Amino acid sequence: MIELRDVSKVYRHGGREVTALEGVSLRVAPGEVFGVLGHSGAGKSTLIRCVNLLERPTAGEVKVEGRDMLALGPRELRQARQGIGMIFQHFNLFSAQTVAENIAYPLAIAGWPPGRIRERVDELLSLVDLSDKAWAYPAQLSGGQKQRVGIARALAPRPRVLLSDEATSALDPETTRAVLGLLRDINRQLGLTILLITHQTEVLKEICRSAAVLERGRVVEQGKVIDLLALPGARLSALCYPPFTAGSWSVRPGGRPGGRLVCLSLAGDAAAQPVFAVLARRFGVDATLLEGTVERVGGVPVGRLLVELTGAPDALEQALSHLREQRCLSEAVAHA
Ligand SMILES: Nc1ncnc2c1ncn2[C@@H]1O[C@H](COP(=O)(O)OP(=O)(O)OP(=O)(O)O)[C@@H](O)[C@H]1O
Repeated sequence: MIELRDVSKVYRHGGREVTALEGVSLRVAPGEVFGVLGHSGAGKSTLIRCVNLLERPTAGEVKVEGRDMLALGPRELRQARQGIGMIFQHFNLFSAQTVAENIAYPLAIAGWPPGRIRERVDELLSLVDLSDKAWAYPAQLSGGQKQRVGIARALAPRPRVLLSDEATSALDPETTRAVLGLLRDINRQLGLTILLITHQTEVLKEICRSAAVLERGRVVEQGKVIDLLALPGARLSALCYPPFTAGSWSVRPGGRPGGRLVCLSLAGDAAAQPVFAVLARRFGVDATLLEGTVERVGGVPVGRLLVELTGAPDALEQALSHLREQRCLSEAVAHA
């Protein structure tokens, strides 16, 4: 489990101050994959580096697996870090060492006997499907393979927590999916708690159960990914889905006068309902689909649709109330 409470970080250089984090609180439940999404400069790297104290917060509290990180002395901190693995955007492998040596490195530092190191390295090579690359050097590997070495090295001392600093940002989409699949498997098999930072919304949708949105050093939204995607007006939803081209639709040729353009957010049960049929049968309102996507997030269908509703004015109002009650109406865009 990871808990940050009111964490702030101010960088000071020669009389200049940069506030990278301000009053950040978040809680990552045991065994959860939690993503922090934010634009460049939002403070994501600073935040994740405050968890294992690669950066020391200026104020606040950091707890990992119940341990108050800021209260630890240098030796205890070194020990605590053994329980917190970390992977990086540019892999951070030692170029002059083989894959096996890279993976063995944290174990040698921790003083494991050579026999146990060999056994553990073999186990990890098999876990990340790189047994045939044990004696290769990083330069001889693809980006995806390098990141799998990074993951094996991070997992070597059997940490309970894994930090991922933009681990898939340097990879192509297909390799990204493969690495995310590996992280998901590891999370499930080992019950590892994973905190990742990313600017890629696909990463959140692909593997995170919960997420926080970071803007200018502050957490502006936090919750279950599926809930935030379904929540009308949520920042995460706005970041994940491009805005509709409502303006061009409002003068849609053939659009009936009095029709209403509305934006629907559907997730889980709501997405599984025959929404359009209900509007037609119960209210006599027709819905024409103009734009939208439906995809599966964490195995749950999530849709965001722009539709034109047409019908008698009273019927339209009733249909809109119904959609509001069902928490499907994300915004009433315009009159057609
Ligand atoms: N060592 C440092 N010294 C001074 N300022 C820093 C330092 N590291 C980061 N900053 C500043 O803190 C702010 C947050 O930076 P940070 O790297 O945490 O953001 P980020 O969201 O990870 O950005 P990116 O996605 O571009 O890596 C930025 O204004 C940055 O310039």
